[in-house]
Amino acid sequence: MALVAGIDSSTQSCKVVIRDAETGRLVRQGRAVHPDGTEVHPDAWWAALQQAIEEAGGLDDVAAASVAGQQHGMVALDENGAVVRPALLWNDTRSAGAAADLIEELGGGDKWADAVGIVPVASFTLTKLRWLARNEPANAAKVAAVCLPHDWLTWKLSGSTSLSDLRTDRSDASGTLYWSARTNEYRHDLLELGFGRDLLVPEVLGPTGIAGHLPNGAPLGPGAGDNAAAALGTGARPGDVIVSIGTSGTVFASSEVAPNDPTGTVAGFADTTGRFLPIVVTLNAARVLDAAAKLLNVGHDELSRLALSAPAGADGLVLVPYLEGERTPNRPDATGSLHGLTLRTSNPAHLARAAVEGMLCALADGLDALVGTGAVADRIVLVGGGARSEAVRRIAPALFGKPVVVPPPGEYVADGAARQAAWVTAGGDLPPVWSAETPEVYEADSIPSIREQYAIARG
Ligand SMILES: Nc1ncnc2c1ncn2[C@@H]1O[C@H](COP(=O)(O)OP(=O)(O)O)[C@@H](O)[C@H]1O
Ligand SMILES: O=C(CO)[C@@H](O)[C@H](O)COP(=O)(O)O
Repeated sequence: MALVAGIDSSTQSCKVVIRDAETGRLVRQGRAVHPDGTEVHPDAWWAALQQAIEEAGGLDDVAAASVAGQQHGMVALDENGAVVRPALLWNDTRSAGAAADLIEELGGGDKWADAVGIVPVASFTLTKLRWLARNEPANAAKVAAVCLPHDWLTWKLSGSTSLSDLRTDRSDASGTLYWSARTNEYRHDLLELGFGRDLLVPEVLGPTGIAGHLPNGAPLGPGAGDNAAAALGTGARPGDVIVSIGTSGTVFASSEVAPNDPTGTVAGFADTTGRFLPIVVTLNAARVLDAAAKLLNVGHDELSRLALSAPAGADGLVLVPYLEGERTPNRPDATGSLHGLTLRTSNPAHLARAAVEGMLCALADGLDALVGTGAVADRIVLVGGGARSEAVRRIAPALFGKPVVVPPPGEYVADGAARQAAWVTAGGDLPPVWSAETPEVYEADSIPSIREQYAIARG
């Protein structure tokens, strides 16, 4: 039995799954936490990866491995391959001003959408490079190459220290602002515009390209951004829109067509198969539930029970959940707010309900935008840590207006990476077909009034 490894180096933790390459059966797994904060030294990811690999029984017996990870983080390397400063993560909003400047300098959001399929917001890598050039010129002067979290971990696993061995894949390259998913080419002119000079960037591999080898000689796949890997891991089919409730909230689908949204609401990323991955991303998702649970001094199960005990719409109590600023809509300096507080709504159950509804309403806005650019949404596939909440699962269909399919709790990003690794070993035009466990399906009548009261509160 050949085994493959899939890795998800996500915002809050690192997860490793070892699966049977032919059937997809889970054989072993491991997990380790990442430090908190929006600025993290990549060495912390490497340490967590080692721990998760050890917990998963090691990689000595795998035939291939792939790394997926949180997107956009700026990993700046000097000419010797050393990390210049801690990485600025996708949810670090200090480069919001740089994003606005870049839009103006190129002549508008439509110019960026035409050039690279996405419009600058603080999340994207090039805005972070601009911030570095403006605010830390001594560090900026040392930078020889820039890569993303999954590229760096793949490179470290390969044991190389040569910058020329850096590799990435289409899905993650498409979130940098200096690579176009439509033309499959780097835009070194835009990298220069943002940073002030050109940099060495990883070679972009196709779906089954080989990024290096593990010490046992097994190939390392190209890897992926975490959302593209989740699309592969869930085995999403046409008509499925995936909603992931992790640190970020994401709403996306695979598409034959590269979207071109000049407002930037829908980003035109690439997927792992040679196609596209139109996506809407919010900064506030599972941690809104974490924050509500903390405020109420309860665990997630009790938060869910409380939310389900309050009436739909929480009698007008609305939480606008911009706890870390927000990316969609682009309000990097926003804070969260509670609307409709009365004596009747001032209790734990109403607050719990408002937290779940507010977080989901922001994602339902994202679904509308995605459908507005042509995506077909027959059903929603709900994944990520937040999907473990029963309240989220039961309230979601009323706000999305679609049936919500919830696969068994699992690590779908790491699973997507494992399936990519199996594809690397098997070859061919399509990834191997793995059997999936039967998902739960949640249905409910749509309740437009909840979205209407949310729309008024968020303005
Ligand atoms: N039962 C639950 N209900 C709500 N949230 C949960 C539950 N279990 C885990 N979470 C939250 O899910 C998040 C982790 O999800 P995950 O998808 O792994 O995030 P990421 O990929 O961003 O690291 C954490 O914020 C965690 O508190
Ligand atoms: O910024 C994005 C996508 O554009 C995020 O989706 C990150 O990729 C982080 O993912 P999670 O850690 O929240 O899963």
